[in-house]
Amino acid sequence: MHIAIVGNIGAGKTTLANKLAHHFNWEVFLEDVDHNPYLKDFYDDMPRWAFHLQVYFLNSRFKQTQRIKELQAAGKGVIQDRTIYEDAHIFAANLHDSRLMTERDYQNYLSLFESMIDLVRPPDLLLYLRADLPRLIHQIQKRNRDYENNIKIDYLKNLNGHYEQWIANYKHGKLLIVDVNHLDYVQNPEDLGVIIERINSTLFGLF
Ligand SMILES: Nc1ncnc2c1ncn2[C@@H]1O[C@H](COP(=O)(O)OP(=O)(O)O)[C@@H](O)[C@H]1O
Ligand SMILES: Nc1ncnc2c1ncn2[C@H]1C[C@H](O)[C@@H](COP(=O)(O)O)O1
Repeated sequence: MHIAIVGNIGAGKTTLANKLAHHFNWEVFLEDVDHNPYLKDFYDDMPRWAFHLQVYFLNSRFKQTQRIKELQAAGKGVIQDRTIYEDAHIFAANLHDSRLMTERDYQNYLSLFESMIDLVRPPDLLLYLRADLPRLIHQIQKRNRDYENNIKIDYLKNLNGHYEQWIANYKHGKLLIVDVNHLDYVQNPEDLGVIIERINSTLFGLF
């Protein structure tokens, strides 16, 4: 079984991924942002580093998908924090639409993505954490990574727009949308319970 948690920056993916991995006793795959060699430079100068960062994320996410396949073959359950689909359909697309990535770089990136994507197995369940801008901003501030302190509201807004469009057209498998605006699964175990119930119901038909 493979559940992928998707959503905008600060929506609560990592927090939920850890909690679900603990609950189901499955492996968790997180994003390794601390060792990303481009992320800080990217936030300082997006046009300069957009392509480099996207290639880096694409490669690291692809390697992750191959490790997930191996674990699944060994009968293990997996919770994944963010997917390769978001790199292309959300982040790279947004950089291109916002003219922060050139047409030439975007087409080059897309061609690489398309060569890889046939080798990627979609998750059994895609769990989208929908959060509005005030909630995202509050949670990004709460996490307090220095390079994210200057993220523009418009950047988050455009990403949310891409998420909504992508989710509306998602056809790779089961989809669960969780509105996290009024859920606090950090403090309230009942809120986590609500999400687990919805996962069980969507995946296994249990109530
Ligand atoms: N549902 C929630 N309720 C309250 N705080 C949350 C919730 N989800 C995440 N947080 C807090 O918001 C911050 C960002 O969450 P994180 O899981 O790192 O988001 P993401 O991985 O989506 O970027 C963290 O400090 C986390 O404790
Ligand atoms: N593909 C990506 N392009 C640009 N930025 C990205 C991409 N994937 C992740 N990020 C950024 C967004 C955040 O600053 C960090 C970690 O993501 P998070 O949503 O907090 O887990 O990396």
